[in-house]
Amino acid sequence: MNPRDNVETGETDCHPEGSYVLIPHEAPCKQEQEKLSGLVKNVHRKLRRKYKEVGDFEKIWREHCEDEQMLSEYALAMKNLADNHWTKNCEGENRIEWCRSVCQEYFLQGGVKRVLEKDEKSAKVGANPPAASVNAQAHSAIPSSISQLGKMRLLDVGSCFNPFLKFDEFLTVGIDIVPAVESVYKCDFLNLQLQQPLQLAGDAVEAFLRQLHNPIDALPAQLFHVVVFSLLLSYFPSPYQRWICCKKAHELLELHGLLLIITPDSSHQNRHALMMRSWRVAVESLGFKRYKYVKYSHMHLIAFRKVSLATSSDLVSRNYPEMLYIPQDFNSNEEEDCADVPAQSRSEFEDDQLAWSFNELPDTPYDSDSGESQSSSVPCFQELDDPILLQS
Ligand SMILES: C[S@@+](CC[C@H](N)C(=O)[O-])C[C@H]1O[C@@H](n2cnc3c(N)ncnc32)[C@H](O)[C@@H]1O
Repeated sequence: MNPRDNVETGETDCHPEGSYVLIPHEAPCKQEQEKLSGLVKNVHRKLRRKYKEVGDFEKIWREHCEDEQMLSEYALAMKNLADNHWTKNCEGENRIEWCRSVCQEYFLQGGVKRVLEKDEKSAKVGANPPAASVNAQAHSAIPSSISQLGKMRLLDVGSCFNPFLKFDEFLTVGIDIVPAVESVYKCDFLNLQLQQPLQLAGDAVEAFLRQLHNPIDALPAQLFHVVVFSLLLSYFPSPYQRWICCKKAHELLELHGLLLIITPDSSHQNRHALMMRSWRVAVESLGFKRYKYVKYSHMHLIAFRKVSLATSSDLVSRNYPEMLYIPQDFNSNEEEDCADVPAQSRSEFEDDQLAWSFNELPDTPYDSDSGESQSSSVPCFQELDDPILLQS
């Protein structure tokens, strides 16, 4: 044992840079974490590989969902990582806090009113007519819907271990193809049926949500104030499934509701700025407007607000679903998951799209409504495949 390790406190004396020595109980812990994250990553890889080989996503997805043993091991591994390896203040934990603080600021501290007033002002000077005209009509409905808000109704898709359940301000509905805890409902979001909106007062909607039955196959539209996709979209091997999810989120949200997307990426803030720009255009085409954006060392965190009931997507002239790409869609070598899209594997469309994006790309990602640029102070670490899994 290294004499400088303090076994009692678990602390290690300062070592000069480069000669860091693991404290005795840290090595097995790290090994365990690597084992768990390896298990999770293998499930993602297997799905992507099968999709690339076979191409028929419906068939592959059915088989994937039927592999109960693999999926329950996956769910347990994710829960174990969350319970035992993502310590307080690590990004794994902070992403949940970020979602919470964006919702609090927006719904409870007047953020929604502020952006609507701003939209109205810009509508008057003709700067932003389409979204603003909808907002102007809806404006009178907002304060009552917000002030009467008992709890923020939050749908956590791919919830796994229900990380939002601990917050009192949310009425959380966690759904997952394989729940890791009892409080999460079994539901395949890709195949979730949407029904007519409930025409009920807020407390009756809450009552409805409190007595949902397991598994969930269908939900009424416009039911939630918040939809969360935390590390969900990168699970899917094709942009089309990501698109379906965003479209469903739009339908499930009330007007002015928030879609929160967290997606892994360890590279420097600007490295995948084109990809983020592309996501933004695709998601906004569905009737959203970007509200907040922040880059942590290992992930992008984006909040979109629903600004219109109708979607404006013109799928004929622009292939919006394809715009929800991730680097893994193009990489044949899974070990290079975090590398940028290699030029030779881009289609003509993607080349056009990237060229086009260059023209409109802001220098740094920014907060659409405040105009602020946001980035985390957390330093960038080396790139890893799904590196959040190895965070602690
Ligand atoms: C990487 S985990 C993220 C878990 C959690 N949201 C978090 O941030 O730690 C992705 C989760 O999405 C779930 N999932 C994947 N496809 C889904 C679908 N179509 N419907 C519901 N859940 C899905 C997986 O089972 C898995 O639990």
